[in-house]
Amino acid sequence: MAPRVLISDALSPAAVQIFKDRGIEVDFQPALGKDKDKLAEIIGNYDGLAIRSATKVTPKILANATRLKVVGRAGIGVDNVDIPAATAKGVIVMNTPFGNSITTAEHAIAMMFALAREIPAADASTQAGKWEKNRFMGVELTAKTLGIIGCGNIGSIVADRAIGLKMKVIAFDPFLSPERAKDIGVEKVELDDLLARADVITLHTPLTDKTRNVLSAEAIAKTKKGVRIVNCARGGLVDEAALAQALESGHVAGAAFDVFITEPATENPLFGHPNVICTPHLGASTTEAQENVALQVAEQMSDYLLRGAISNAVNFPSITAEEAPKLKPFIELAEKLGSFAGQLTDTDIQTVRITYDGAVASLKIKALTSAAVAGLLRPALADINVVSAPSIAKERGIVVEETTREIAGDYESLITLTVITEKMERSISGTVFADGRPRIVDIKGIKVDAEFAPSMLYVTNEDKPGFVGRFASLLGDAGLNIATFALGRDRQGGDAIALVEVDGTVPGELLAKVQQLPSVKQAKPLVF
Ligand SMILES: NC(=O)C1=CN([C@@H]2O[C@H](COP(=O)(O)OP(=O)(O)OC[C@H]3O[C@@H](n4cnc5c(N)ncnc54)[C@H](O)[C@@H]3O)[C@@H](O)[C@H]2O)C=CC1
Ligand SMILES: O=C(O)CCC(=O)C(=O)O
Repeated sequence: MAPRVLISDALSPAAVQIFKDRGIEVDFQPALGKDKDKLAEIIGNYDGLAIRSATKVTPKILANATRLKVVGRAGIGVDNVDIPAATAKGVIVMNTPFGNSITTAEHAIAMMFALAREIPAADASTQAGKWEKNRFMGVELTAKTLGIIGCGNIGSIVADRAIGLKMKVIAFDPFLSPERAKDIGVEKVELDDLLARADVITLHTPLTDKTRNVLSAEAIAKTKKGVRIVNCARGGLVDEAALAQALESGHVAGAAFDVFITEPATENPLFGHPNVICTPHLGASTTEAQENVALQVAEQMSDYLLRGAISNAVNFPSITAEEAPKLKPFIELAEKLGSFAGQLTDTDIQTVRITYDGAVASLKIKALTSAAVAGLLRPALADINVVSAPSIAKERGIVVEETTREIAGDYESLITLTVITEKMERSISGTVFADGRPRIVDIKGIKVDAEFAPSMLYVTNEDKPGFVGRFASLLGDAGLNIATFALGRDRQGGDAIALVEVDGTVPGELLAKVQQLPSVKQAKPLVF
């Protein structure tokens, strides 16, 4: 069945065509994002949801999203998506980090010019027939200092344009390296220094716990008198009420805002002030940017739904379309090794250690580890998947350790999963043969050679004569056919393992009889 995607915001129709061309069924309902009840009602019919900023992907929406695999944000900020809830549900969330950056940077520059020359007010006055030539006295930007808070993609484009305007650019961004600052021609400064020196301040950070109110009342008080403030990033970075007061007192000369604490903003402390310019979150609204992000999100979502390739996911490592087929058999192996260990583990898992030897060590092991952890925890949590597994393991206090060794041993690639609980430590290793099928090659240090079959019986016993005959007779008497039989032992007369593929489920009475056989230590049915 073809995957189905819902577009619930006003994306460029270019996205619809991409989905169709890729063989994906698509419903384009650009106003649906505003109707959360209707969205909750129908979301269960879709594998993918493509959005801009109007749709809010809340835990309630996700609870109904029974087949949803991916949310694609045609844009940068994903603050309208509950990422932890999506991750817990195993839904990939991807954005398009560059498609609208130039456009948004241009909007910030436009806002800066509009403030410097009071263009909106001058326009309104002129068109009202007033010709108030003496009322509008602007300021020149050349040689002025622009303070950029957040110098990432958009911030550095703003810096580039401002340098072109002959402004002096200073930036506060704890993650901006001195080398990068030098490369892009900005002076890296501390926040207080920026506040004290900037003639214009522009914000370009995401909204996080650290950036919320970065321009608080206290910070605004430290700014230069006559400063102008531009916010084309996110509402909440600036304390709007404090800014309104600073405008009122004349300390701040002007503010240009594209984003607001509450959106859609129908009322706001900044509205109505003569030196304030507002736009309704138009930063990304150009034909070019909207085409870019729509095409990119549709391609990315299609790649994931059709080929398992992941790019620009905010809650999972990237996997290219070339990597996806190489990873696939190892994802299956990792998940099955995890499942094997999970089905044998009854007590609380403290640590999972996963070792990647040989060629597999150079693949995207984060994805493999997530698959192993998903398999391990699935016996306890049916809904877990590779996306949700790391966060669920973390929530449960399970330590996940990874080791890679690129030098191959007996096998070209080997994955070893070790589970440590309060009572025991158990390892199991597997590989993928040339046929692409995962194999178990070692259990607790005992060599075996078995495929993962839908129904298996795992027995550990003392290596004593007569066990195999008695065991096989019990299965035969119960009418359970043995499909394959793998045996292994650590030494003659030591610990032995039997891993048996059977045709059908293992009945409880049979299991009890196997458990009672002399020399049997443990017998457990396994399903894959
Ligand atoms: N108005 C609009 O329509 C649009 C708004 N945006 C907003 O712009 C924001 C920035 O976008 P990009 O530049 O693409 O993101 P980015 O991730 O490339 O850059 C963000 C920068 O903020 C910095 N940063 C993080 N925490 C900080 C802190 N506590 N103090 C100072 N700097 C900090 C980061 O180090 C990074 O360099 C987005 O998060 C989004 O919210 C993006 C597109 C359109
Ligand atoms: O889609 C839009 O218009 C908003 C863009 C935006 O805020 C973003 O990409 O973060």
